[in-house]
Amino acid sequence: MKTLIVGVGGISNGGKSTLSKGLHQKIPNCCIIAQDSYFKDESDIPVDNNGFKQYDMLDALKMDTMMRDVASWQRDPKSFLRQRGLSNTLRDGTEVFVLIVEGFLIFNHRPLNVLFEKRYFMEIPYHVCKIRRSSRVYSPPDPPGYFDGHVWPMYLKNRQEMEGMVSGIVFLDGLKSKEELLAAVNDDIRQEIERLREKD
Ligand SMILES: Nc1ncnc2c1ncn2[C@@H]1O[C@H](COP(=O)(O)OP(=O)(O)OP(=O)(O)O)[C@@H](O)[C@H]1O
Ligand SMILES: NC(=O)c1ccc[n+]([C@@H]2O[C@H](CO)[C@@H](O)[C@H]2O)c1
Repeated sequence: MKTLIVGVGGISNGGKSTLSKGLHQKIPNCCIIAQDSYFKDESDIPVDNNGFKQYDMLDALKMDTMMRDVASWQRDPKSFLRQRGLSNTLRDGTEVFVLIVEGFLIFNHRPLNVLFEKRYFMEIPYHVCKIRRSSRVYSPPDPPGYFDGHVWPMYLKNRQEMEGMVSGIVFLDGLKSKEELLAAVNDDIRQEIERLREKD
């Protein structure tokens, strides 16, 4: 059985979930693991001097649990899909099983980063990010000043750390239309799937 693990990383509100869901619809034998599902409980998130909860760092995430889920997919992708109610996406034949790992800090966690055969990183400028984020409601909701006081400075810090440790990232312009982004990444992944299929 052949497998392919793709990372869709990037800035908050860059369009990672939108792109990942679009890919999931187009690619057979595919499923998504989203990093946002692994945040620790609010009571376990430290607070800084300004009262801001420190959500935008790896320590806020249950990365061991996330890694266990990825390992479970690696052991048996077919039953992983079945367990998630995705049997309808299974296709017979010499298929390649594809895992999309989506999240804002997926490349900063070394044990996860080494698993990716393809890495995409969605970028949008500061102002666009601030506007898109202001229309979202997280749980807990962003308090006033959170974007400038926590989210953006942590993005810059995490991104710098990532660039120092990871190579081979394909940067995507999140200002492009959803359709254009999906078409480009889908083509790229299809080529990778074909390459894997032809390999024996
Ligand atoms: N290419 C695009 N052009 C314009 N708006 C977009 C595009 N992609 C996504 N959006 C919009 O931006 C917002 C954030 O998108 P999405 O939830 O996919 O981002 P995300 O990177 O997964 O965010 P987060 O990690 O913060 O949850 C949504 O309102 C979505 O509709
Ligand atoms: N999902 C959550 O529990 C949660 C809670 C508070 C804030 N966030 C934000 O999610 C973004 C990543 O997608 C980060 O920028 C967090 O601030 C998530």
